[in-house]
Amino acid sequence: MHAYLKLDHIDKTFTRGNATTEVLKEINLTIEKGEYVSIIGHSGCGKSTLLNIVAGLTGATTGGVLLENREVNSPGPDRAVVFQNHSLLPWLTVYENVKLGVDKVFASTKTRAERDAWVMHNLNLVQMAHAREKRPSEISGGMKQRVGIARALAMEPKVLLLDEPFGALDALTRAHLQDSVMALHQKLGNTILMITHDVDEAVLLSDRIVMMTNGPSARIGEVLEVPLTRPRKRLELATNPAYLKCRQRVLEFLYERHRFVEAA
Ligand SMILES: Nc1ncnc2c1ncn2[C@@H]1O[C@H](COP(=O)(O)OP(=O)(O)OP(=O)(O)O)[C@@H](O)[C@H]1O
Repeated sequence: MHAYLKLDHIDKTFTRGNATTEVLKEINLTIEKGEYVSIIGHSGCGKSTLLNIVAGLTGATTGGVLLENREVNSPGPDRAVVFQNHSLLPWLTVYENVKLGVDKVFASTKTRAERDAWVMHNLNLVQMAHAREKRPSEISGGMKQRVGIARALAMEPKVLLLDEPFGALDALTRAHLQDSVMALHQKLGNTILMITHDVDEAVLLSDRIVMMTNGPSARIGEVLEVPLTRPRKRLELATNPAYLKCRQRVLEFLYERHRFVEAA
């Protein structure tokens, strides 16, 4: 397989005083260009830590991350992150929030007019152009996440990192936003690494689901291919045997691991 993004023998240990906790152990994962990969696992197993290592926000204790064969050591616009709780600047408008990233990345390659058009193009992609003059406090949670996604996409990242991007939303808004992200992935062909707790979300959106064992020393327990063609329609999938089989497999994995920990 062509390794676009490679997580190579990653271990992560946190030390506080005399106490050391090994959070991640021997994480190996290869992601192809254009793939949508989800990471699922119980709370506290180290999913966010792993995403932060890929983002360059935290260093691995051993091993590392390669993007197009180059080692990742710090945050960069080639790996844009969308967090669960939007991280828009409250004093800037929707337009200005997206513009900030665009100005940084394209300062020398796009003219002012091109940058303006690019901001609007990305706001249009997430259907938020109408709210360009609004501030974050004036729009809903789902809208804020849309703007966060526009801001990330506008940087033209090689990899889009989604840390439970729909986690704080109500079920309907969540479904709408999942559909939007699926449509964007279809249209733009982004490489996406997403953390989720939600089994249905993982199956609906992903090409592969990475299932993590419980921490400490969490590992990749299993990787499941989702053999569903795209575009995917949530209503049709509800009765699709391949969908139900994947869902069952992930539930079994999480349930068995969960029981294992309780018994230990
Ligand atoms: N900076 C840190 N210092 C010490 N321990 C940390 C630090 N960051 C995370 N941890 C520990 O690492 C473990 C994994 O945390 P992490 O947030 O990555 O898990 P998670 O799977 O994303 O959890 P959740 O699903 O609840 O968000 C936890 O036990 C946490 O307490």
